[in-house]
Amino acid sequence: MTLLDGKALSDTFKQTLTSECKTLKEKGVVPGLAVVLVGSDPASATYVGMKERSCEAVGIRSIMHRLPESTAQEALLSLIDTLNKDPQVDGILVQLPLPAHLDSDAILEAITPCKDVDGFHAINVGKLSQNLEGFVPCTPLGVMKLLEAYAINPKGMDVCVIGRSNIVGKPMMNLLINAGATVTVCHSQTKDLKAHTLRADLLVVGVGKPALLKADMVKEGAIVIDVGINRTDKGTLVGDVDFDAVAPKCTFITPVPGGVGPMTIAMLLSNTVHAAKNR
Ligand SMILES: NC(=O)C1=CN([C@@H]2O[C@H](COP(=O)(O)OP(=O)(O)OC[C@H]3O[C@@H](n4cnc5c(N)ncnc54)[C@H](OP(=O)(O)O)[C@@H]3O)[C@@H](O)[C@H]2O)C=CC1
Ligand SMILES: Nc1nc(=O)c2c([nH]1)NC[C@@H]1CN(c3ccc(C(=O)N[C@@H](CCC(=O)O)C(=O)O)cc3)C=[N+]21
Repeated sequence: MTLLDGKALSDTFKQTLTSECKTLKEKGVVPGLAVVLVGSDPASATYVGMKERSCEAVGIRSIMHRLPESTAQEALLSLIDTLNKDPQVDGILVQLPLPAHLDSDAILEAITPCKDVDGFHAINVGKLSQNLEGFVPCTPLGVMKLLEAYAINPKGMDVCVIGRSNIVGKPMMNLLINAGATVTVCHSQTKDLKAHTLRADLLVVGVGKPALLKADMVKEGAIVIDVGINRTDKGTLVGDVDFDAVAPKCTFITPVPGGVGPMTIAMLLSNTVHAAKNR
């Protein structure tokens, strides 16, 4: 069993991005990422803080917008309009989830596709589904880079993705289909999850339920990617995979923390630098 070390790989990506930012700076370009946080959800505040620090470390200017929980739809749309027009801003990230009174879909569609470094705009979603170039959501993109770094080619593999969200499961499905895998996508309405997981050469789990994937659901020799992030009562982080029981059956598996999470941030930085190069 080999651990897929997302922390180490993300550091490698950050090193490359640091030198790319240096080159851009010589040309007078400092990549800028605007991060919009509405409300005071503690998990979101932590992630946003991590994104801010990572930007700084590689030479991206992070422009934070912390808005109160009570922010109105129109006020947020107007901020996005300003950021869309700001030449110093290459990427715009609106931290999810937004408070329930806001219409997330309308807000994400208001971001100009060329600054949509999360890859959530319908234009970028459509491009990914057609295997055309565009911004790809950071988490699934990070998974692809992690596989690539360990010479794991999904072509021809039977893959099972658990979760069908716009941020994880669906873009993951598209990337894997584009890479030549045969993909089954499972979700809360799936009748017999185990029947699907047991056939998979590669499993990607993004649900948000600790120990959802158990050892008897995994084929011997499978590759397991755990996207889940769950905080336990003790304050530790666990994924969606019953790691200690599943890992011995795997050829490769990601840890949580230190797997997919750090890759997500590295891909956000990478998408932002890419956007700056396209200025
Ligand atoms: N590592 C990282 O960088 C990131 C990690 N995450 C983590 O990934 C997890 C998923 O996030 P996200 O996609 O945003 O979450 P969502 O809640 O949007 O989606 C969860 C998905 O899991 C499915 N699901 C729920 N229960 C079951 C079940 N018992 N069996 C099978 N499928 C089930 C849901 O099905 P249905 O559609 O039918 O409701 C849904 O498709 C979370 O733990 C989140 O914290 C998220 C983003 C980045
Ligand atoms: N617009 C938007 N884009 C996102 O990409 C987005 C979002 N909203 N909302 C929330 C989710 C979640 N997410 C994570 C990013 C990094 C880690 C990460 O770095 N995790 C570390 C541990 C961090 C810790 O210790 O808390 C790890 O797994 O090793 C996790 C989760 C991005 N998301």
